[in-house]
Amino acid sequence: MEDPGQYLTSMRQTAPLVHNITNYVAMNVMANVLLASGASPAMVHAREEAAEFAGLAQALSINIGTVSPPWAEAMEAAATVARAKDIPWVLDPVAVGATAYRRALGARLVELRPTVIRGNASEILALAGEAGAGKGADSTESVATAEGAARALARHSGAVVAVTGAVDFVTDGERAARVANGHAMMPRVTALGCSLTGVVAAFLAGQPRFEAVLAALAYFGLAGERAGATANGPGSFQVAFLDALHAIDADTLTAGARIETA
Ligand SMILES: Nc1ncnc2c1ncn2[C@@H]1O[C@H](COP(=O)(O)OP(=O)(O)O)[C@@H](O)[C@H]1O
Ligand SMILES: Cc1ncsc1CCOP(=O)(O)O
Ligand SMILES: [Mg+2]
Repeated sequence: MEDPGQYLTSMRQTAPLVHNITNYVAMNVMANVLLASGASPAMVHAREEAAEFAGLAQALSINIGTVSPPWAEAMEAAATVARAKDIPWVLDPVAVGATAYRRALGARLVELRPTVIRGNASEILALAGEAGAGKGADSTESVATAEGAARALARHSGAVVAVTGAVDFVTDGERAARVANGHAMMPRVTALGCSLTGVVAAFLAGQPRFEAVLAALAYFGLAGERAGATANGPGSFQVAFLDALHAIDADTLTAGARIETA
């Protein structure tokens, strides 16, 4: 892919308002990640206002990590507005294979046609209707195992599907690519997957989605590499990761992105 840095520049110029209906664990981490990246996050989940708020945002992310029925109502209403108004929205199906409640909600949200679905391998397998219970919010499968499921889910849903892990896989059902940026410390810190979903949403505002997803994944993974080079463990990694998201510019991203056609 040519010049992924331009997608970072464009995201920062827009500084999009990203509406997040996310989980209790991720709220603070994700808001800080979005601010460090150059976007404007808002965490708004009440069913009384989520749909109206979605209509004000440049992008929406929906994450089922700590979902309960009133939140699910808010998610479905917000996604419906986003779809009607052509506002890009990203689904993060946290632990979707774990329970019947999550599987049913995940299926309903897929029918609301997310622009992008971003999950780990177990989640993408489960959402595609294949095995993939996972281990709570963590994956028990490799990304490679979920590539076929990702392609099938992309074709069924119309979404670009991103499976993340040691090497990320992205497909729109026809095209596919891998992003090799990242660091082994990333799955040792909670809510980085959720935060990545928010960053993907930010990159989607006004940009072509397949390329925007690849640029967002490379940017996030590169920040992980830079943080991992100095961190002593998961605690200092979190701080260094926010600093790296802030420090990386377009040229650094274009030079450091490891994106290959699959
Ligand atoms: N083993 C790994 N090595 C390098 N990067 C990783 C590894 N595991 C996950 N990542 C990166 O961590 C980020 C979050 O992905 P992931 O851990 O799959 O999400 P989740 O937290 O939702 O399970 C992505 O940028 C991904 O590329
Ligand atoms: C631990 C946990 N439990 C419910 S949501 C959540 C956060 C999951 O975050 P991520 O998928 O980004 O690691
Ligand atoms: Mg996750």
